[in-house]
Amino acid sequence: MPAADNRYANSRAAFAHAKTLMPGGVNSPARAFGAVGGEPLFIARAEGPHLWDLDGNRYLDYIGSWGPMILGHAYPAVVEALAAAVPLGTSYGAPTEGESALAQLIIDSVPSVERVRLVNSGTEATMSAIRLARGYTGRDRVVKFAGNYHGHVDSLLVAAGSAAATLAVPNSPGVTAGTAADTIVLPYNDAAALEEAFAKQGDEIAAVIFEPVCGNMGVVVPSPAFVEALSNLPREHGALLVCDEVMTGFRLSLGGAQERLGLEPDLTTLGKIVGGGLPVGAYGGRSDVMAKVLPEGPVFQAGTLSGNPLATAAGCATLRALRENPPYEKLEKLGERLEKGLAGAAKAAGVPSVVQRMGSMVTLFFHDGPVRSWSDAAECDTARFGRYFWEMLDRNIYLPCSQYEALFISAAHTEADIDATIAAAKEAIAAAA
Ligand SMILES: Cc1ncc(COP(=O)(O)O)c(C=O)c1O
Ligand SMILES: NCC(=O)CCC(=O)O
Repeated sequence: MPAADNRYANSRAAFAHAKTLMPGGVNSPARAFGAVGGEPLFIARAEGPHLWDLDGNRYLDYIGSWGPMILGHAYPAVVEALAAAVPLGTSYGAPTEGESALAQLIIDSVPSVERVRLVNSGTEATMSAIRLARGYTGRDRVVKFAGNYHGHVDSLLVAAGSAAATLAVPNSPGVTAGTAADTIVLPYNDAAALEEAFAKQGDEIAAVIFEPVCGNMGVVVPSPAFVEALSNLPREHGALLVCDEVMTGFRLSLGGAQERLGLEPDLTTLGKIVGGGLPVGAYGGRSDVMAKVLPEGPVFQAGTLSGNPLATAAGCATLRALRENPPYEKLEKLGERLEKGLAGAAKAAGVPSVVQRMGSMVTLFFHDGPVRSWSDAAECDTARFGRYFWEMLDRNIYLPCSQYEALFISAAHTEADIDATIAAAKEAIAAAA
């Protein structure tokens, strides 16, 4: 629970006001701190790896707006690109060269993406990709994996990870039984289960959608056998492989997780980093599949603000910076340092735990042994995580407010920041034990 002093007083007052105006006082449940038993901080500003709350406390930020801020906050080239774009008007509802520039940067970076459509969020990207896969194949069913989160698309809000799992609504009211019936839920990392599903219903399956490295039940890395099954089975049965890289795209490498794992999906969904902190999502892939999207093909998908000029300016500035000066080696080193430090801190405290990581995505699970799927993740000591979270916050380290999320390191973090985080974790894990 939060410290009893006045440290968070202004955030508390702002939250009390916000609750009278918005459900739960927030515009997304993930940020409400409900999973760690407390109230959220209200943020006043951010720069580099730091956030400042309404009470003037400064934090080392490991949420990074839930993924987008890989370059750190208020990155100068992004701020400059936005400042240059604003006076030209904020939206036209007509094509711009900025959209082509962002599409080109995505296509040049992600080898499996031949053509792309820009939307406004990760949710829109996955929703549209699923509709396209159904339209392309003429089939209805979609395979997803328990604990994977693909945004709040009705048909994918079944056994969902992230806030849906944490806040105990993996299957939300409002998703009709009919919609859910077309979703086949399988355990992550279970190649045999995927094989069995295709053996039974292979000719009804339009698509398999998956997180190539899962972040939404905490970081869970796919086994080689699972990657192989994903590569082969959908193709053998005429289904499309939809790689949801909303979180991993441009984070694990320029080509995303698919580049690191050697996957060649038919469709890829992107979000978060591609908007540089503004609302952008994207879906793209094989040219013949993308040709089915309206107005070239018959599958409907639209958006008043899609390809918005401010969003494409921030997205282009971010992707250009990543391509010109790739931070991935640095992020790998910082990630490894944090992984070792957190594991050492938990071991010293004698707490059952495991640290799982790929690149700059890291999770300390309070779980005895590896976490490979949702059934492992569900065994975590989430009460201990809540205590650890507040102990870290009181030490000015801002972690994702749930056991079932990845923390993100940015290129603005330094070795000294990582070491300070490890020092805080040593105390926090002991205090939370
Ligand atoms: C893998 C994945 N897919 C889709 C989404 C949905 O994206 P958005 O929140 O932008 O709608 C998220 C995150 O929220 C995500 O992590
Ligand atoms: N990993 C889960 C998210 O990124 C969701 C963020 C949100 O909906 O606020």
